[in-house]
Amino acid sequence: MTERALVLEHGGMHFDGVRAVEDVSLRLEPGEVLGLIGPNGSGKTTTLNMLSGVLRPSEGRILLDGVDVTRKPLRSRARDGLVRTFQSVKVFGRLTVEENIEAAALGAGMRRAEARRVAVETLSELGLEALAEVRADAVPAGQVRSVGIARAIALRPKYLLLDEPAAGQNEAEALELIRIIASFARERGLGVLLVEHDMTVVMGTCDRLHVLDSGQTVVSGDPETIRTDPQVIEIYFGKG
Ligand SMILES: Nc1ncnc2c1ncn2[C@@H]1O[C@H](COP(=O)(O)OP(=O)(O)OP(=O)(O)O)[C@@H](O)[C@H]1O
Repeated sequence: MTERALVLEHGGMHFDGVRAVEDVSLRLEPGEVLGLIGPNGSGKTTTLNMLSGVLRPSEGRILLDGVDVTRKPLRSRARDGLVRTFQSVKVFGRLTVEENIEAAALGAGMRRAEARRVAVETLSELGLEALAEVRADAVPAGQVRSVGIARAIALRPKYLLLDEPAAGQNEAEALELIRIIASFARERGLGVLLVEHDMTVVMGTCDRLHVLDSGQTVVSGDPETIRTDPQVIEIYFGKG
C-alpha cells in the first residue's frame, strides 16, 4: 500500500561548511496543518526549500506519497501535487487577480474553461471575491500574499508549503487568513506546512508543530505540548 504523506527523512543542507539544517525528519499528512517554527536562522526556509525542490538536500531524502522525489526539480514536484508559495509574490500587474489565478491554472495544464472556473471557485473558497476584478498591481500590500496563496491552491495540490503567508498583515488578519486555509485544508484533505513567526497564529491554527533551532529538531508535537515544553520556552524566552 502506498503511504500518503510528504516525508523528509534525515534531511541535511550544508552551504560551504555552514550546516543550515542537520538531520531533520518530518512528516506531513493529508488534511493536516503542520507549523514549522523556530528563531531566526534556525533552518525553516532551508527546510521548505528542500521539500519543494528549490534546494537539493546534501543529505537525506524526500518522499511524496511513497515516491522518492529528492532529485526532482520544483516544477516536476508541482506536477506531482507539491506546491509552495514564496515570500515575494510575482504577479502579472496588468491582469486582474482572477486572471492571474486563471493564468496559473492554465500554466499547470488546465483547459481555459476549467481554469476560469477554478479561479472563481478558489477566490470564493478563500473569501477573496472582492479582489477578483482588482488589477494585481493595485492589490493592497497586505493582501498580495493572499493572491499568491490563491494561485497555489488553484493548482489543486495535495501538499501546500506556505512561507510566511501572512507577513505584512496584522495578527487578526493573519489569524483569519490562516484559519480559512486550515479549514479548507482539513475539508479537502490538503496537507499544509506553514512557516510563520507569529506564535498566536501558529498555536491557534496548527494541528502539530515542529520546532527547529540551529538547524536541528528540538521537538515536535501538538500546540499544547509545544507551549509547555521547557526547551521551547528556553529558546523563545530564555535567550538574550
Ligand atoms: N544560501 C545560503 N548560503 C549560506 N548560508 C545560508 C544560505 N541559506 C541559508 N543559510 C544559513 O542557514 C541558516 C538557516 O537559514 P534559514 O533561512 O533556513 O533560517 P530561517 O529559520 O528560515 O530564518 P528566518 O526566520 O530568519 O527566515 C542560517 O544560518 C543562514 O545564514
